[in-house]
Amino acid sequence: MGKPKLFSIVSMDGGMRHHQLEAAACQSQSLPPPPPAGASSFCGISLVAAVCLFLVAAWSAIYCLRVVITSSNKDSLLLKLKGWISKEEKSRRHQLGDNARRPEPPGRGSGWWWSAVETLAFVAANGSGRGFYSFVHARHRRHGPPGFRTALFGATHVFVSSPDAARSLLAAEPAGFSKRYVRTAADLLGEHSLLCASHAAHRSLRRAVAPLFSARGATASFAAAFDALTLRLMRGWAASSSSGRRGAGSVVVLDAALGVTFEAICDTLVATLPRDAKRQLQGDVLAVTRAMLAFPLRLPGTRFHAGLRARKRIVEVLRLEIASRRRDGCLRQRGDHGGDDMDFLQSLLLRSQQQQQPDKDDEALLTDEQIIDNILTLIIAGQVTTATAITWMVKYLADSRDFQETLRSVQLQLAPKQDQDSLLTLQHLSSMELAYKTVKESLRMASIVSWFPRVALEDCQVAAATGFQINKGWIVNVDARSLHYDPTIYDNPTTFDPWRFNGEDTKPPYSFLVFGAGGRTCLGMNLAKIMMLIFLHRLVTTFRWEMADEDTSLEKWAMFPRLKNGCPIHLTPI
Ligand code: HEM
Repeated sequence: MGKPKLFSIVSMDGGMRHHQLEAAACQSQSLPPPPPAGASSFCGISLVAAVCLFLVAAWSAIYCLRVVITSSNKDSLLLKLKGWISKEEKSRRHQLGDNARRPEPPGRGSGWWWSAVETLAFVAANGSGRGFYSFVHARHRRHGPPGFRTALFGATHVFVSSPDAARSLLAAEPAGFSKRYVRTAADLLGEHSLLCASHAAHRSLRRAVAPLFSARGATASFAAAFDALTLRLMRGWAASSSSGRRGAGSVVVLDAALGVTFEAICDTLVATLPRDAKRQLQGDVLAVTRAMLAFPLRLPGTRFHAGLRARKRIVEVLRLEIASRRRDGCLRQRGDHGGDDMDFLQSLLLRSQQQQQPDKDDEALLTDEQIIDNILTLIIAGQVTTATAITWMVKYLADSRDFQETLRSVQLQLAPKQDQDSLLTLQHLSSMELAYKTVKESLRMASIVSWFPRVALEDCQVAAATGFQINKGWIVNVDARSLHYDPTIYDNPTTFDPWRFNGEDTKPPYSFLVFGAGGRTCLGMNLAKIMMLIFLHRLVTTFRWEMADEDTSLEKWAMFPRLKNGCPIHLTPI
């Protein structure tokens, strides 16, 4: 497709990354300016005028910078500037005729001052401890379902929260919309990342990568590997809680979950990295993740710069690994046998090598650059999301002690304590119905990816029956969190109740969007569910726990909503 790159994607967490990036940009630009020389000699009015002028100039500068940063090419840049002047929009409306149009979403979506006000409110929400979603929630309450419109960082954003609207935006590659991304995400993850590729490139990338996730053998070995890591972790916890040391028996769940998910995902993707290289990679992945939220300044000492350098090191490690596999003939040897014990890197290299043969269809052939970008993407997309989800699950169960007890007795019957040394299999996991409902309910409540941004490629409508008129260039966000908390879909939505998933699923399609839907559905959802189930089973059959700190404020500027304190718990071995 020859469409401008701007009109393709953000990441799976892109909405948030994007907003937070921009919010971070805004925050760092709006630090109070130093007082001008001789300010004291100004009369009050001219001081106010000067401050106003400064704010106007600063805002315009931020706006222009944002246009440049988020535009992937010349066309999109021009389009944004045109949209700003809004002449194009007016003439388009005239041509279409008002009768053909549906109502526009309630709320105001343009005007630089309005954009400034809303952006500041968004920034404030991000830095408040209530989390960035509180910005959306407040407007959702003001305007009611099925959505509203606002202006952020100079762009019109629409948030929609009906299953109907979600279907029209997420169903396999809907006409008129594309996933949205910011250029800085491509700088950090690579332009070939699944999260940043254009429509057409995305299709062939996904075709190459998706089979790795559906091979049953690969899933089974992933489950066994993750279980072994979790067992080791919890034995360590058990040992320190029984040693009676001061502070023993308390752990920070988020830290532990980040460690164990990184190890498991990394081993599945590139199994052969030496321990030191893996440790270095973990630090570098963290630096890239943190850079996603930073102002994109390429100056030494900035977070963004550190992220870019970390990316360079990651690319180098993976390049060396690929070269060494080619040099040592590993591809040839393993290629003869195939098999499920291959890591993802090996499978991708092998497939590319086989497809270079003349009789093979080379559409799904991946270059080394594409492989490297997507290995990095998978680690980043998989680690923080899953660790955050595990953390919320543990918190919800700490707050629901009765349900924790019920689940414990069910899990102990399924896999008795004396069998704790043998690793869990996929059969074990598929028999854990109540634990699975607990995972689902935790994902609903946590709504880790709160909304999914799409950009309108042309004037169109969302949800033809009840929906809104959308203009070209608007960013339309599927507000998954709001759907997950809709009382007309989920009874008592703020109550943690895994039993709600009992029996036949009577919920409307597109009302449970924890992993997205359609052509961009989460590729790692089965791995994520496996990790959550195993962590839950091992924890609930080894310990009772309660929160060690009741502070429920959220981490500021986090990529996903999560507890500021990382969820510290007190453990009691059972
Ligand atoms: C609980 C954990 C996870 C959650 C809540 C989650 C959520 C999501 C969501 C909502 C999307 C779609 C976003 C959109 O449509 O804009 C997505 C996409 C994606 N996820 Fe996940 N995810 C999780 C774990 C993982 C894991 C473990 C991996 C891989 C190891 C992974 C890899 C991906 C990739 C590659 C995409 C992009 C797919 C594409 O654009 O084709 N995710 N995820």
